[in-house]
Amino acid sequence: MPPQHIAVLGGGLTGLSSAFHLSRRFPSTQITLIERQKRLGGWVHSERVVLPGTTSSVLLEAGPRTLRPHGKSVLELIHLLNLRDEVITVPKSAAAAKARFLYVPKTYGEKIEGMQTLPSSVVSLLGSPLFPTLLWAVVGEFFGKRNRPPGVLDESVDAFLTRRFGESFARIFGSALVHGIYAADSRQLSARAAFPSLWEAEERGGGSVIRGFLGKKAPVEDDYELGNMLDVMKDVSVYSFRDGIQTLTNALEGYLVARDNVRILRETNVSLLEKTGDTCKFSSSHVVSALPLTALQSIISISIPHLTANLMSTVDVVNLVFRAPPSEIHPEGFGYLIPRPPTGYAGSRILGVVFDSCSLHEQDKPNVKDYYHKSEYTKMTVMLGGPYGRGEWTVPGLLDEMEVHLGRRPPRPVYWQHHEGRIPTPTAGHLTRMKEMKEVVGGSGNILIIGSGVSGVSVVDCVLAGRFICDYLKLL
Ligand SMILES: C=Cc1c2[nH]c(c1C)Cc1[nH]c(c(CCC(=O)O)c1C)Cc1[nH]c(c(C)c1CCC(=O)O)Cc1[nH]c(c(C)c1C=C)C2
Repeated sequence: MPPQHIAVLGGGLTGLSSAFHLSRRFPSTQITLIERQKRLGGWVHSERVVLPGTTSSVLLEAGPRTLRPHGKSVLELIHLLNLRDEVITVPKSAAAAKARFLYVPKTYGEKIEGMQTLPSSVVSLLGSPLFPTLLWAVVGEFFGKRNRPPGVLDESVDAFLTRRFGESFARIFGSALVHGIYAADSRQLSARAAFPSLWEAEERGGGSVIRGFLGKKAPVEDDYELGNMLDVMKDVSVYSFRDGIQTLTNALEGYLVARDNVRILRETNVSLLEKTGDTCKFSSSHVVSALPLTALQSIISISIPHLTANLMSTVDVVNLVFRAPPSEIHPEGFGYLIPRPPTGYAGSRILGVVFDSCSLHEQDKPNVKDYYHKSEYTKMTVMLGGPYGRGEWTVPGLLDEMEVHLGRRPPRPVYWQHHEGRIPTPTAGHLTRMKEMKEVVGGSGNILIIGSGVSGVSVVDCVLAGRFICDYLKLL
C-alpha cells in the first residue's frame, strides 16, 4: 500500500527533489513539504543583478554554479521539467574546461610556486613544471604494491593520497582539490565517503587506483527518464542555466505548487518530531528529513546516533564584478585553487577563485561573443574560510591578495556581494556511522534521513537522494 501522508522536512534541493519524486511516484499520497524560510532552494541561490547606472546585467550565484553532464539525476529533472531550452553548456574544448590553475604561494617554500596550469593532456603534462611531481606520483602509484593496511575501512583523504601517491602530492594537489569541493581540510575528510570512486578503484586495481581506473568497471543499470539529454550533453564539460542553477529549484517549486497532492508550508518551524503524542499539530505516516543532521537532532524525541558527528565548513562566497574584460584581469580558464599552508591553517584565508565569466558569460546581458576580450564586465568569485575558520575580510584586502596571485591588480569592482555557505565534512568512518544511524532509524518508525550530511554534497547527490527514497518506500 502506498504511504498515506509523507512530511518532507526542509525545502532545500534535497527536500524539493524528494517531494517531486514522491508526488510523481505516489500520486495518491499526501505530501507536505515544510520549510523554515519563506524562500525554497536552500544554498542554491541565483540572482540577476542590473549593474548600477546601466542596462547590463550579470547572473551571480551564491552556491553551486555549474553541473557535470554525467549526473543523470539532474539530467532527468531537466527533461521532466522541460528545462532543456534554459541550459547553457561549456564544451570540453573551451578554455574554462581545459585550463585549471593551482596557485602555490611563495611563502610555502615548495619547489613548485606561483600560478601553475594543471595539465589537461599528456602533451601539456610534458612541458609542465608540475611534470616531475606528477610523474613520480603516478608512476609510483601504478607500480606500487598494495598498501592499505588489513582491516582499514576508512581513512582521511590526505592519508589515502599520501599512501598511494606520496606526501607531496597529497599535500599540494589533494588539499587543493578538497578545498575546491568540500572547502575542508583533507586531513579530516573521509576518503571513502568523499571519493568512493577512488576507494573502489584501489580495490578493483589490486591495490592501485590507476590500475583500477584503467580496468573495466561493471556497467550499472538504471531507469532514468532522460529524453535526449545524453545527446545534449555530448562533448560538454559542465553546464548551467541561462538564469542560473536556481532555474532548477524554481521549476521544482512550480511543479509542486501545481500538484493536488502536495502542500507547501513555508516559514514553518518544526519544533518537535515524535512518533506519537499530543504536541504534534499534524500527523503523517512517514517523515523524510532533508534537514542538516544537527537541525534534526534538535527536534527529535527519540535517540538517533551520530547526528552531530560531522564537522561543518563555512565558506564565504564573495562575488565580484569588474568593469573591464576578463583578458585585463585574469588568464582564460576555470579559476585557481590554493593548497593548504605547510604550517597549518593561518594567514590568507582564500581557498580559491573562480573565473565565472569564462564558463558562464552566456548568462550575462548583453551577451558578447568574444567575451574574453570584448565583454564590458568580468565576474569572479573568491571563496574563503572553510578550514581557516571565521575571520574578517575586506574587498580591498581581497584585491591585494589577488594582485599577488594574478600578477596584476584587478580594478575596483563596480559591484560585489557576499553569501555564506555551509558544507558538511564527513570525517573518517562516516559510512559506518550512517549505516548504524539507518539501522536505528529503520527499527524505530518510518523516518528517512537524507541530505548532504548523509550521502554527498553535490547537486547531483542531493537530487539523487530525493529519488532514492521512492525506491525505499516502495519496498516497505
Ligand atoms: C560555493 C562554494 C562551493 C564549494 N564547494 C561546493 C560549493 C557549492 C560544492 C562543490 N563544488 C564542486 C563540487 C564537485 C561537483 C562535481 O564535480 O560534480 C561540489 C560538490 C566543484 C567546484 N568547485 C568550484 C566550482 C566552481 C565547482 C563546480 C561546481 C560548482 O559550481 O560548485 C570552486 C570552489 N568551490 C568551493 C571552493 C572553495 C572553490 C574554490 C575555487 C567550495
